[in-house]
Amino acid sequence: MYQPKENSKLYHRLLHQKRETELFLSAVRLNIFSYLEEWTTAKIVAERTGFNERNLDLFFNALACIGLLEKGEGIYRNTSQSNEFLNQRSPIYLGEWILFREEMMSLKQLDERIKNGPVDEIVRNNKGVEVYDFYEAARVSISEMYSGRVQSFVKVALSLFKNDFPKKILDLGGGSGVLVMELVSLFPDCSGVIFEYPGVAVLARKLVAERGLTQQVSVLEGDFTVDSIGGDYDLIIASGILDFARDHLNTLMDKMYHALTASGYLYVVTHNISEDYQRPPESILGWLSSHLEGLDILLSKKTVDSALKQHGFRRVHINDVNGIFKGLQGEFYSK
Ligand SMILES: C[S@@+](CC[C@H](N)C(=O)[O-])C[C@H]1O[C@@H](n2cnc3c(N)ncnc32)[C@H](O)[C@@H]1O
Repeated sequence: MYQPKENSKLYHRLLHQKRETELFLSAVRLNIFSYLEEWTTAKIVAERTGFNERNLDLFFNALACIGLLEKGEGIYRNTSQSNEFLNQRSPIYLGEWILFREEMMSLKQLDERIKNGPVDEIVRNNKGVEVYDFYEAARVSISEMYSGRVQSFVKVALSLFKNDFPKKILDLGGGSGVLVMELVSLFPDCSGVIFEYPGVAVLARKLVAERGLTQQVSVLEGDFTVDSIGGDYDLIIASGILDFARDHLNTLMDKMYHALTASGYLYVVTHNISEDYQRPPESILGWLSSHLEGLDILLSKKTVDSALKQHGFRRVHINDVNGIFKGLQGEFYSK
């Protein structure tokens, strides 16, 4: 008899992970977590939703089994984490964002793309805007941003500018623009600029008006690889945008350098991709569908670091005494 040299448990684990993910996505799609704030039975949820009581009970049991619900004697409720992120009544409900990202990074076309290759036009133009729905991405990301990254960014910015308040801040490719809107609310004499594609600028403009910030924040429309981005900024936020300038990286670096005041800061968030494009797996897999469609824009950490250095940006090392850099995704640079 053949004696296996290896263990095949990996494949069981992968199939199990898929089932866990299917359960999770189904629960988000069906908005299950908005009915389970308090201890509840499947019967009560069935009455409120019109769903099948027997199968709801099986569903809740499985969700509890993977740690998304708590289970009592025939009753269920959200874990504290599910309640905070998956209950529609939470101010940082992530359901829409989760479903959007699942669709955006989905590998459902994988077999077809492997067999037939990318879309010629996407390869030719290599522009993220032809693949991604940036408006919807910006809209659904608002609650995700408030689930931690806005708070940690604001904390660090307050500390960096504690003696010398910024007068003008740019959120380049800012999406909804909430980062700059939060900052100008802290520094009343500071003005903010959100630079975005026209299709996303509509959203930023609407939010600026809703927050009563039209006197302080303006929205510039354009393409940052070709258009002017303005100047005299004490802070430029470049969060998640450098990959979209891949074919124009030097031009954009140059523009940012000249748009920054002598004592200004550049804040950069990238994906920290390893040189062999193996890490971090979340980014490699997350970008895979768009790369199979034809994009080729993901920049390695080394490429970003050397472009920043070459254009005169120096990384700011701040003592993490108060833990202010904790939870911060990006890095600050000065001239
Ligand atoms: C990954 S999102 C990041 C959004 C936001 N900065 C954040 O941190 O969540 C990239 C943003 O850059 C914008 N963008 C990409 N290429 C652009 C270009 N050439 N000109 C202007 N905006 C661009 C997109 O519209 C999108 O909102």
